[in-house]
Amino acid sequence: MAQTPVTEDQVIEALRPVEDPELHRSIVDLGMLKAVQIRDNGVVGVLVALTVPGCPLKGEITKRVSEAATELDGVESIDLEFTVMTDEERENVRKLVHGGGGAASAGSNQAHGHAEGREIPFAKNGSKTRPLLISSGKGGVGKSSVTTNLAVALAAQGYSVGVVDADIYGYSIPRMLGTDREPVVIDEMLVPPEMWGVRCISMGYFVPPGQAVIWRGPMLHKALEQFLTDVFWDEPDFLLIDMPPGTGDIALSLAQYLPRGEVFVVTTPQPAAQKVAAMSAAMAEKVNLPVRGVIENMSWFTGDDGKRYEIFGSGGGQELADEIGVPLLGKLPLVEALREGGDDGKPITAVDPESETAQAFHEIARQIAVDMKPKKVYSDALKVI
Ligand SMILES: Nc1ncnc2c1ncn2[C@@H]1O[C@H](COP(=O)(O)OP(=O)(O)OP(=O)(O)O)[C@@H](O)[C@H]1O
Repeated sequence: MAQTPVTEDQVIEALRPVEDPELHRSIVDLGMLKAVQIRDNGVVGVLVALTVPGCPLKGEITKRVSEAATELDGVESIDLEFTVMTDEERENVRKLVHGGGGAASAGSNQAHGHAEGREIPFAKNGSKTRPLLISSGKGGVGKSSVTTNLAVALAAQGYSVGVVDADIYGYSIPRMLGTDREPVVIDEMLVPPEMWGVRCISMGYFVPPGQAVIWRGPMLHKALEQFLTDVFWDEPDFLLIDMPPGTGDIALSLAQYLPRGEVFVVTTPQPAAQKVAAMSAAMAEKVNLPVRGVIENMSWFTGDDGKRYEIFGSGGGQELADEIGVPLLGKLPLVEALREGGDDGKPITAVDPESETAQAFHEIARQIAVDMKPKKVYSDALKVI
């Protein structure tokens, strides 16, 4: 007996759960599914509009659409064609996922130092995102490595995670995460590239390779503000900020942009590093941000003989934690695989999750996500009158 042919509506419903890999929304709801045509012999013609020409994830979209359509009884194969959205369609997508108000529209966030543009969503009461500011007193202690691996650990534990590489003079997160693809721009909304479940935006994407950032202060501040407003973060559970080293101007304005931020200080075990790191804790206090914990990096090296060597001394992390009155969340060993993974875009926490180092990152992530979860949930809707 001949099978009843599928209908266009059935194909559309079968494709509804297919998400755009970057926007994490249904391609049907986004208006990307332009046409479905039932042809002979179980062939279905499908026309999909990409948000931008040369969309880097066209291959992934093809795979998802094909799999979902051919799961339907009566569909043998699909004939998939692509087109590109018009400016108006892109504007609709941006409004749908990122809300109204374009990048240049008037905003209401004067309290945070800027009178135009969108509000910083993470500054609002009721935002579900916890901004984690990863800071250190000086460069080279492994702040970016810690930010990257902590983000990967949180994502692996099921949280949605974004990273802002605010270390604008020494941006390294895209290389460490392996997100070397540029952000896609949809109607002035930046869609951050994603790797290992972590979305990332960095000044590195806006500087030609081999060149230094020579922007003046106000432009840097503007850029950072845009990283918080014009990027489609989609309300992640955690937004990690790789802070620039030290207690400079940029660190100060970031602290103002993120009044709900929680500061975590990375240090090495030697007392000198600990004194410098204490300054960054003092800065956090000055701008009224709580320091929530200390993370000690490069704590020991395990030799071929199986013995632990404390190359950079010991005790610095604990002393700093005691001095500020916060917990020492963990100690991370000095391991070649961590450096190599950082150089190749393969964070140790993602590629070797059972290793001692990855486990240490997981334990730090767990303490932050579970033990330090805010108890009281503020609701905008509830007011005492
Ligand atoms: N635990 C570790 N074991 C081995 N190598 C490490 C470890 N932590 C960091 N590194 C390496 O040390 C170097 C500096 O680390 P990283 O860039 O993370 O530091 P940073 O504090 O962010 O520095 P900067 O502020 O200069 O960007 C990198 O090459 C990194 O791979």
